[in-house]
Amino acid sequence: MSSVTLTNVGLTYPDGTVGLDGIDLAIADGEFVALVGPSGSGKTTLLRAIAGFLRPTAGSIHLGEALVADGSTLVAPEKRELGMVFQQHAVWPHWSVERNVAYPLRLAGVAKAERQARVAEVMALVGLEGFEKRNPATLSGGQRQRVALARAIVGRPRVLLLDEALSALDEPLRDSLRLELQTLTRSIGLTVVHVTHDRDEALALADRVVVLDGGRIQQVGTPPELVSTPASPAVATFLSDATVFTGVLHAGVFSASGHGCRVGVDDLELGGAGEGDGSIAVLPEDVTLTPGTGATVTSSLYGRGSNDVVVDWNGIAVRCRVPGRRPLVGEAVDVRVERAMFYPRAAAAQPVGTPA
Ligand SMILES: Nc1ncnc2c1ncn2[C@@H]1O[C@H](COP(=O)(O)OP(=O)(O)OP(=O)(O)O)[C@@H](O)[C@H]1O
Repeated sequence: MSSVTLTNVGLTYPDGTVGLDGIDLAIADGEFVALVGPSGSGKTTLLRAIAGFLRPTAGSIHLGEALVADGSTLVAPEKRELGMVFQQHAVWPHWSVERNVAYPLRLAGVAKAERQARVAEVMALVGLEGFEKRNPATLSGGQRQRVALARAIVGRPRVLLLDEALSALDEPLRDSLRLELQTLTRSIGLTVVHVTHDRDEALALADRVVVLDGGRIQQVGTPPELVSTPASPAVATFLSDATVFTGVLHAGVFSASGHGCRVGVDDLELGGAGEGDGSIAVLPEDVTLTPGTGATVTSSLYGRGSNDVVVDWNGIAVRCRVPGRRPLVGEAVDVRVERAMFYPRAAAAQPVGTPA
């Protein structure tokens, strides 16, 4: 059993800063979960609490059936059977690749023959066969990160914790390692908790994504769920660059306050909400631009599938995904909202902030 269960976990630092607050999260055996959120939202604190470097000040953490942290228990990190990979590959430069990878097995007292077999097995898994005798200093950044990954999984950890593990790498290497990481973790059924500031990486890799802010979980869901039905305007803005309008839904039409934006109820996802004050979140792909005079293009970036365009619509910057011809900066357009999500005022919580 390699699940991770956090029950009402809180963590307040000695100076009174709230790192985590009321975290309830059940990660299933073999699941790949990504933690995202703005800077200071609690991602690292949560990962470090699972790892055992930080003691929760409330609640409990279980790894499988085993209680590893609560008010009276704190199992040391090295006793938790976890693998960890950080942004800066902590690979010892004076040891060969093989010795680096074998280290956790030596520490655990695994006999030489088995050690050699297991090292050979993980070297093949991470695509580093033939590199056993190399000095890590002679490897590329991506190869060194694979050594770190091999070392993290050689001890067959219950859970693999990744802290911005791919963030220091340049594209396209990062992209290819992302694919390898997914294939590898799936093939051996590893439970993974992956902290990243890269929203696209989280959505691409994870079975479920956890959006944190202010030490609290804002939403947990599969990538399609989070993108198509964000729980709040703040999540929609943070994850998908949605534009938010505040206003009122009345007689089947949402009217933005002090703005010409109007959206009929047929184009609104109401999520069961009734009429009244609230906000709408408009995803970039749900905006259509046509020739007109209502708004002005303020930036226009080329994208492979669609262009990433921002228009100034009566003082509100609206992010749009525009397929086909790329509009020119300064071009006059009309804006049509094809679909939006309506959130009654109570749900329109604090902004989640800009991506970290
Ligand atoms: N040792 C500490 N003492 C006091 N407060 C801390 C400490 N470490 C972190 N914090 C605070 O706890 C909160 C959560 O921090 P954390 O590092 O978990 O955020 P994060 O989401 O990982 O941010 P980033 O994306 O910038 O790495 C922040 O308000 C941070 O300032």
